[in-house]
Amino acid sequence: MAATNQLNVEERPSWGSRSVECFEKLEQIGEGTYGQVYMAREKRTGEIVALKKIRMDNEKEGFPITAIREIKILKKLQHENVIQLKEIVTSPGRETNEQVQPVADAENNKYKGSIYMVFEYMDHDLTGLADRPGLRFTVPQIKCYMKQLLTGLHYCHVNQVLHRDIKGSNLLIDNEGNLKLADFGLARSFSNDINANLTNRVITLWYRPPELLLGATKYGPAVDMWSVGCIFAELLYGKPILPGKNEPEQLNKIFELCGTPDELIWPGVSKIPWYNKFKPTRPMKKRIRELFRHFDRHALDLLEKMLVLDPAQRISAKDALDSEYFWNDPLPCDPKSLPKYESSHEFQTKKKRQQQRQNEEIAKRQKLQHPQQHARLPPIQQSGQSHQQHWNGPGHQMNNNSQMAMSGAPSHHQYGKPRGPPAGPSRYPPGGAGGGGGGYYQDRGGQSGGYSSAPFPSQGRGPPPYPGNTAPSNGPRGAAGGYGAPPNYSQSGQYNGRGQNPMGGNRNQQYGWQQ
Ligand SMILES: Nc1ncnc2c1ncn2[C@@H]1O[C@H](COP(=O)(O)OP(=O)(O)OP(=O)(O)O)[C@@H](O)[C@H]1O
Repeated sequence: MAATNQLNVEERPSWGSRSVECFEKLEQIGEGTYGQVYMAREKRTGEIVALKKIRMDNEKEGFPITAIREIKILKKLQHENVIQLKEIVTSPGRETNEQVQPVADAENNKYKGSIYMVFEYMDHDLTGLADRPGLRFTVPQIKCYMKQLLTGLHYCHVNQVLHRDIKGSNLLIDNEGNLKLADFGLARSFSNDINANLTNRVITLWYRPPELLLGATKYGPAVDMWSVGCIFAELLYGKPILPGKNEPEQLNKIFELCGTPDELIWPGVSKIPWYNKFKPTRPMKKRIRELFRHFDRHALDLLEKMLVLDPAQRISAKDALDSEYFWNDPLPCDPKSLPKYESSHEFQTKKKRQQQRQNEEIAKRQKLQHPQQHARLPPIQQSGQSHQQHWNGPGHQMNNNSQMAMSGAPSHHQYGKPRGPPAGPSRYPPGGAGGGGGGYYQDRGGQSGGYSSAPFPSQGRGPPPYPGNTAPSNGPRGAAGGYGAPPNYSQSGQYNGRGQNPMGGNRNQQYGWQQ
């Protein structure tokens, strides 16, 4: 490891030379498996940044390899849809304004200070934003986020980087409507070395593709595209579509939605290491169209191409950007036209929910202890509660009532939270980008996505990827080797698009980057 105040990151001499004391920590905004994230102010310039502390307490081998990999990859990637790593700063020792875990044995880890990555600050992550009571994404808004997600991911893939942890809390959004890919802690470069093996213990369970669940160790950009498909469906549907509790259940949920694989639809599947172990006992047919029949036709077409079992046939980010979905009315809105919200990160919304649950528990206990007193009080209406039913992943088919409940979800007004200014440019039909309200409507004119207060009952977003919420949802970080590009992925440089884009200019201008 480099000396304390000289992290060995070339090119920018200032990197690693400044102290964290140059920043004033304002509040904690994230608690990841690998460290805390703070909102902070640069004392000299007043600039607001995010400080991600690199956890050293479990490290016996010095500076964590995962952090080195994350820094290396982030330094290589410069794109408007990829989070910008600005600097690395250090702290000489134990800090007083935070709870610091005991540092590792001095024998094993001589460096007792902390190291922080300094990022541009983003107001929200997608999970935190979507969890806001009463918030409902419009179709132009969903298209706008999806387009940015795919543009950032296409850039990563062209630069031979697999993200390997695409999920809502790793998609950061600022109040200018910009979406950026973040958390490259599991990312890695891939090469064309088809003999190299990669770990399959990556990607948060709900967003993990079938090939990894079946034990594949040779894979490529298609793994990220599966996760994008899950996010896309989640945006339209209003909650995670494949919330498995463990690997076998996750695979089963996938098969119930996408059908069971065989050599016919997925050539080579029977050779994947754990295929025989997890082989479905009965054949199931693909039900994406049936279960999501109320999605827009082009949305459904695109979703089906993302949630393809065989990674070799799964759509690439580039082709997804070319799909009819992004080129038909309603068009993706301009990010700048999106509403501005008070900052919301998953960590904060979780904390608020926890607090709310604790308060409810206390109130319940008090009620039990003093039944007389409470019996005299008028009944309390619980705000923000929903009794609507929703499709609970494959196997729990949405019934007519729940469809009604979705499209007739209570409007945001019931929750007393203003939605901010209209969300799209004026060229969209009335009731659309301007905030049509309601769930996802059955006709194509329906302008709202699935996120509303309704699909998120007050108890939260369902069970964590692993029971008990203690196990990390990712596998161990780090694996050796490279990757041979799969047949569905073109590495032919930047996305060239197909001529004029609907927002004016050609697509090169719109996506604005060079390889
Ligand atoms: N640049 C940023 N601006 C604002 N918030 C951020 C930023 N980076 C991270 N966060 C917040 O901190 C959270 C955790 O960050 P990150 O995912 O990078 O950490 P992690 O330790 O790798 O987490 P995980 O265990 O989820 O993989 C994010 O979900 C986000 O809410």
